[in-house]
Amino acid sequence: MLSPLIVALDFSGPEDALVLVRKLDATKCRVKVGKELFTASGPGIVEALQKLGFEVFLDLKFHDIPNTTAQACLAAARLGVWMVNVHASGGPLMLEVVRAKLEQAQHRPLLIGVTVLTSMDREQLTATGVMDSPQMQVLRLAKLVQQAGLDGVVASPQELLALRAELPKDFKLVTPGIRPAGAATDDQQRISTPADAIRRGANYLVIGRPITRAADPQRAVESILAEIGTT
Ligand SMILES: O=C(O)c1cc(=O)[nH]c(=O)n1[C@@H]1O[C@H](COP(=O)(O)O)[C@@H](O)[C@H]1O
Repeated sequence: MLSPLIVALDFSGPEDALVLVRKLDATKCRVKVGKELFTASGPGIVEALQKLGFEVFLDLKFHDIPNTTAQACLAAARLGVWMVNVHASGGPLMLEVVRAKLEQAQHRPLLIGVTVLTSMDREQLTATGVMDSPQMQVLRLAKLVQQAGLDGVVASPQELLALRAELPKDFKLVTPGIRPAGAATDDQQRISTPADAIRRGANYLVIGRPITRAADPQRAVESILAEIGTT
């Protein structure tokens, strides 16, 4: 599948998520199951989506001591998900232990590190004790992720150019905070249009509300794919 689109299924339960995905073409996008939907629905939602032909990014952003995080990722691998993620700020040891644990999995999902959330601006980051700019912190965390042997990072569109310049070509860049021109920004701070994110080197675009709240979600997918030159 060539589509870089991952539709974020941020719903309060499985019914609404399944109503939405039945409007989508599984050959044109993947789907992301995050904390709200997974907590409300359990692993059954992953299986239901897979049965409908969708590859699933299980976005639970694990962040715990190394063993607990690694076992959680292994449990995700057993669900057959395509991608799973952990917070890079869990530290180098956690990242290495998780990567090594997933090597034992029969089916190994792509393993991605979350850097600085796209809802964080400089002020929010400073309040957590990180005095560097979001971009410097993203780069620092991305290097830790790469050195630990993970497949890529989640980062905002605004850090893509710097990441592409400093990390190997095959390192995957997964980018939320995407808003087609004129769309509401909602709670996102560091955003760009789909075309800009691809131009700056993103491999995958995570897009939620601009698709899930569209009157015609499949049409929204098609129009984003047309904008980035993938049909
Ligand atoms: O890991 C993510 O997917 C993620 C990381 C991040 O830094 N920012 C971010 O918005 N996300 C997710 O990307 C999706 C964005 O949704 P929309 O803002 O509705 O497009 C949500 O499901 C977020 O949980």
